[in-house]
Amino acid sequence: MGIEARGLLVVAALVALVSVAGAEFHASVLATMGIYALLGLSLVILALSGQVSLGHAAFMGLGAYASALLVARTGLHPAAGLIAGLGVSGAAAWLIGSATSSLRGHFLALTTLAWGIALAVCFRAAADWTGGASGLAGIAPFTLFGQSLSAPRPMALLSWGCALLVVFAILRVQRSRTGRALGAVRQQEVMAESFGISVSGVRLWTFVVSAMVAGWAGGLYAHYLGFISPSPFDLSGSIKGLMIAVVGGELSAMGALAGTGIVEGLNWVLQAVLPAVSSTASSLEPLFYGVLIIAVMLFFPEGLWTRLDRALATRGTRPGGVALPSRAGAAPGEAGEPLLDVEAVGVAFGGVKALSDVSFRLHRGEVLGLIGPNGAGKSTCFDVISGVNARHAGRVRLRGEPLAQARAAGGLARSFQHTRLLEDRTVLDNVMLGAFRRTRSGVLAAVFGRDAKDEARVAASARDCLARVGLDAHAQRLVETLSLGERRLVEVARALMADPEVLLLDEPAAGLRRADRERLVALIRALRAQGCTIVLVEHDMDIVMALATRVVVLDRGRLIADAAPAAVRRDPRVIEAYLGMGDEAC
Ligand SMILES: Nc1ncnc2c1ncn2[C@@H]1O[C@H](COP(=O)(O)OP(=O)(O)OP(=O)(O)O)[C@@H](O)[C@H]1O
Repeated sequence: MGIEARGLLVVAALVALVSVAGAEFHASVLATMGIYALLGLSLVILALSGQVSLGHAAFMGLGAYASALLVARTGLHPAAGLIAGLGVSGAAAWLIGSATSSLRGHFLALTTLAWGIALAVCFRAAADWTGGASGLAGIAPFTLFGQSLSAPRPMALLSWGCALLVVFAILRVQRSRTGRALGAVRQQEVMAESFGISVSGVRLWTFVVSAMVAGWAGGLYAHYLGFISPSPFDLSGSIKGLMIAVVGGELSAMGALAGTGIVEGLNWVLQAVLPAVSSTASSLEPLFYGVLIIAVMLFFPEGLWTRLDRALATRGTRPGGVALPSRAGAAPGEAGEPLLDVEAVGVAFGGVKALSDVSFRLHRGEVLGLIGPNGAGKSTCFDVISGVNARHAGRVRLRGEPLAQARAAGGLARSFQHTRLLEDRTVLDNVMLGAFRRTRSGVLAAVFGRDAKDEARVAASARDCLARVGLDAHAQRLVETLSLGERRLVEVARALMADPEVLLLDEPAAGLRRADRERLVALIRALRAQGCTIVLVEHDMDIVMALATRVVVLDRGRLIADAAPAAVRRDPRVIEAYLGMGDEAC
């Protein structure tokens, strides 16, 4: 049993003990903690996709007001109000997220602050509905079979039951195909897109789900206390939620529970101790929270639970299964047939023409070397072929299909000049990401454990790909412990996992030691022998001449040669382009 599962059981047992056998006061503290644990968890969900919100308590407020108002005005059961609150929070998040999904970093953080404040102002301004600053009283309690669930003991069980379910769901999703996609969106957006993950879609849907969890917390809060006012849902509420998430570890569901215990526990202690010290000491409360945050940021920047988890965790192995079916096996093509057509491609960056009227054709089974002096346009050309740069003149087609369509079908996969891996994941997980387009299991399948068969097949295929690049013994290592050479091989294995028709390798030998270069050359030879079609951008001419079956040379954005390696080596235009580097350069 993993540390998270054990932690989950311990928390469940403690909650049950205090709720059933503890004092009424302790149960009431626990009930509020469960509600704030949900707010913290909503921010963890958001953080998993690399987003942060400084206004999330506003969604909690939307859930609270929507549920309270619906029940008060229609007489519906509070459970219906809770679901309505969930919907209102989700819908508001969808609207806001659609408008702000292209923002990043501090621009996004400032936007979340702005709409958080705006919604809190609305709660105050719509006094006819919300009671304004005086709040809304007399909110109906939860009842089930005539029994109130809004008393402290049942509410502690209910709120923590919800929180533990959300933790369980997050833990399941993190280990799934969706979890790998979230990691890719958070850490490597360009890589995520290149493997068919919609960065904007993932960010928007995590924002919506996160707001719904916050809205659910708000609904519980309203029906538990029977009274709501705008103040818990303003900036201070959002900061409290953030503290809960950050103290435990913003990327860890169990961390949010630990954060809740620490932040709410501190709150409880301060409220008991400070008034006893002096009548004005209560105003110093924020100071203690500030000290807590600074201490955590200094000594445990990844969060307290995450530190513990790293120290104690054992990485579970993935179950085996039958490998995924191969595209090549389903529809083998003829060696030598035209595969990729680059037709009159042009790219301009302002006044700089990075590519002008570049055309060439790639045939199945070839290793095409794409070379040229610095600034020749190789990377730009590579970005066009791999679909990273879609704003270009001319056309690129794979087997006659437009590139966008071919990419959606997984026809191309690439490695990156500067490796783009998920540092906190294992080698196997990183390679499994390459199969994103080849399976369909989503969030619900992960939560209900219906993705086990798919995951086993993806893991089996990933092991095959790791064996092809000679890294099968390193499957369970964390990527952050690998050498540069090993990282490049992981990238190749991940690209192979996409089962592409064309493999694009961007300067795979850059920065490698001699032994690693030799290993890489052997690997590319072996891949070619297995029928892979490869485009190779590389500065190391020995490697290009040893591996390429044909070489395309660019100079100042123009194609100056397209021939066999030996002919390119003698071509006067190529020698002139490399003038200053000597004949040995090419
Ligand atoms: N995003 C960009 N904005 C402006 N100019 C760019 C951009 N990307 C590339 N360029 C310019 O386009 C030209 C081609 O650049 P590119 O990086 O494709 O060349 P390269 O052959 O890959 O060079 P190197 O071998 O040094 O990586 C260069 O003049 C470069 O300065």
